[in-house]
Amino acid sequence: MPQRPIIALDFPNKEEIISFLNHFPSEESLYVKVGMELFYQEGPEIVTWLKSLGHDVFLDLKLHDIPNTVESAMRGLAKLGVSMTNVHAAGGINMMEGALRGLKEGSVDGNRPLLIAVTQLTSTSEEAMQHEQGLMMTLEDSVIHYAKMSQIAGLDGVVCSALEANTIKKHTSTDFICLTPGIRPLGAAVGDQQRVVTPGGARDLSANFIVVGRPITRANNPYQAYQEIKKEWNGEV
Ligand SMILES: O=C(O)c1cc(=O)[nH]c(=O)n1[C@@H]1O[C@H](COP(=O)(O)O)[C@@H](O)[C@H]1O
Repeated sequence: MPQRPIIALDFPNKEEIISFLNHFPSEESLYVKVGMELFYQEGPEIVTWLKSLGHDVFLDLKLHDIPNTVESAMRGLAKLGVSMTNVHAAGGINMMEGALRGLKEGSVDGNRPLLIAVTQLTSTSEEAMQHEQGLMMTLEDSVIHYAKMSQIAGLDGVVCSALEANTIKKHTSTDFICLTPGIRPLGAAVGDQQRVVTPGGARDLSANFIVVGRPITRANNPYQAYQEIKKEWNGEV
């Protein structure tokens, strides 16, 4: 079964999602990401609706708050039946453990979503991390540190750049999930991303999932862009 790139549905409303999805054959089941832009405008119903169309959903709300608040929020979000969701590892081990507890308690059929933690955002460079977060270490060391914390908290994996996936697996375990945004086919506009990798590069670097937004959503032919990225990700070109 070929692996599906996760499409970041970074649109402001349902109407724009409908016209975007019209580019795809209706019978094709996609793995989509609902992030802050869409969720804050359309609410939880957008997730239920996407699932009713046969799509899998990664709910990317990057929770980061005190443990009790995150646990309670996750208990509610678990009811949406998404495949995967996330928190910021910077929230700490207690917060991540709370998130996991909330998800387990809230899941309707005992089938909880995968839970992963953002290490350093792919839009962060080492220089910005050092100056703005005051962390006097390499970006890779910070990412490894957050990955180990996430593993201690019992999470399924992390969000990172594919550049760090191999090292993370060495320091955690080979089955620890590395979900990697910041994916750019050769020649694509990089935009605000810093640590970018091609779909084929992510595969070679042992990423488990790739998340792709603008290279698909802003393409003249989104379905063609999706298929090309999917082929490269699956090593078919
Ligand atoms: O958690 C995420 O999904 C995420 C983490 C991260 O470190 N970097 C990152 O880009 N993302 C998300 O991945 C998507 C990337 O979109 P594009 O840059 O348009 O491909 C966006 O929806 C981001 O919110």
